[in-house]
Amino acid sequence: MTGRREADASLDRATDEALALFADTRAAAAEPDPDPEPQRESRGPGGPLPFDFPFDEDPFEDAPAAPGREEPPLDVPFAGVRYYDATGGTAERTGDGTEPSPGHGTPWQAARRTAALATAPLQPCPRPLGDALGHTLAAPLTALTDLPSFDTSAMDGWAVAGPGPWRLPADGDGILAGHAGTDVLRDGHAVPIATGARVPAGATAVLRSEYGIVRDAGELLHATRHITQGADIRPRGQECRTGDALVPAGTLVGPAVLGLAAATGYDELTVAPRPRVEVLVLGDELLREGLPDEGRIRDALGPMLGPWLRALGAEVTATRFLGDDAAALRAALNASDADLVLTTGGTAAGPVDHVHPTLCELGAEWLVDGVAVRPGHPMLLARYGPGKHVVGLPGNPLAAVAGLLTLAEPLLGTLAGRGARRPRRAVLTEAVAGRPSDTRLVPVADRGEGRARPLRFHGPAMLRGLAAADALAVVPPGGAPRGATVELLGLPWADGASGGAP
Ligand SMILES: Nc1nc2c(c(=O)[nH]1)N[C@H]1C(S)=C(S)[C@@H](COP(=O)(O)OP(=O)(O)OC[C@H]3O[C@@H](n4cnc5c(N)ncnc54)[C@H](O)[C@@H]3O)O[C@H]1N2
Ligand code: MOO
Repeated sequence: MTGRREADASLDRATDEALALFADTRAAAAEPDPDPEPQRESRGPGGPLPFDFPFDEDPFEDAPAAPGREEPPLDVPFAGVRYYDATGGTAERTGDGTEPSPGHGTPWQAARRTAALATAPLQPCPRPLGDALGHTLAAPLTALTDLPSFDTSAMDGWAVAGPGPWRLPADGDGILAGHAGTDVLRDGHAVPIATGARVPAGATAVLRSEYGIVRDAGELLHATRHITQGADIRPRGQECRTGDALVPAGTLVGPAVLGLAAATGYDELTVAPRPRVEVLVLGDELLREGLPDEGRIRDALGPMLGPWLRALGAEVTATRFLGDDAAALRAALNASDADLVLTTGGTAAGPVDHVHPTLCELGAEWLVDGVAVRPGHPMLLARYGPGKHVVGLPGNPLAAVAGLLTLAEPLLGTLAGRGARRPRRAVLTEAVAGRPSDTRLVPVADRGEGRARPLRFHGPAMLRGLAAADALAVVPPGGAPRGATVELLGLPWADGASGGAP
């Protein structure tokens, strides 16, 4: 497809920019960072609330290293993994400790920019109106006709010409919506008219039915209140003239855009195709039904990512469950023709974490390999062929959401020809503790009037806070005091209705 070829060409340009940015951000992130998981007392059934991290406490900070034991480095090297060094060059990770420290990863804002620059918009195509919902307008919506396209009665009543009283037609016939009255209304005359009907030439106003009274055996219409010239007539072109720009390119087609497009005469829209996304869920421990049991847990990401991706304007072509099988992962990546593959889990350094080694075997280019954000720091973005991108989401569910919003959303936005999200800000109702070098993404509830309340249960493996949230607050390195203004990443379905959030 020509579009794909064009996309690939500008993708190369985008890659250069992205890699330069990546190199810069790598240079900025050289200090080693221990990453202890919190060691908290767990409480059994019937005990108090399950353990939680208060929102002003960083769940990553409260686990001191065991006495006399050195904390592990943040990013454990893998044999043979290619990475971009601080100068933008590449090297092999040998795992023998001789490679430069990868540090904390790309700063969060830079990671989002890198993801947005990693690709180019897909080739626009026409779509019937009925199939255009959720796509992005690739061309501005311009009016194909005046709206209204004729002088229209805004009320049920009478079209009147000149000052009253007015003489009514002897046959009592009126003008209904959809019926074109052709006779010119002469001064001193009136004709019954329905809302939405075309106002006859010569009419100077519409008199609402509740403001008129018919006397003299139905012959004469009197107004019970003064009406002004043009009253209750919607003049042709009041909303737009033919050729007016109604909605800019890059707008997500929602129901209102569909309605407006139909009103002005469109049968199809030129839209960017929905980016096609394939989800690969990794992990032998995952169950797809029933209760967690014997060390096995329910897959929380399969059910969450599909709808979330669709809400971001993507088409989910498949969700595959691959277990911890490197060969299956490699085969699935090779076989995929999606614009973006999302993997979940397997991004870290465990014995069955196959994402890095597999991508290395496939000769992938690393665009982002770790981000200075909590949760979600092992997230990654790589390209393993022309137009073939993979975003690796960490397995911890809230960390996976952080990866989705940090890397997948900007990339999907670019593929779909949408600009960056409109920044939204709010004032924190409580302080949020920070980390020296990492951004934090914290679920918050909209408290109205631009205030956001940080929610509890925001640990990386938890979804309880997120389920009650309207947005994720972007808390900069160092944390944010109560009253600080922070950026919010809205959740696609949230409308500020989190009244009962904990
Ligand atoms: N030595 C190190 N270990 C870890 C590091 C590190 O820097 N050094 N980072 C930790 C952080 S932070 C995260 S996050 C995780 C990321 O791990 P993976 O992406 O490799 O994910 P897994 O190990 O496969 O799983 C992590 C966790 O999440 C659960 N999980 C996985 N998939 C699902 C799913 N679909 N639904 C629900 N839960 C899922 C899995 O059972 C694990 O509990 O690595 C840390 N380790
Ligand atoms: O703690 Mo990990 O940062 O992604 O959840």
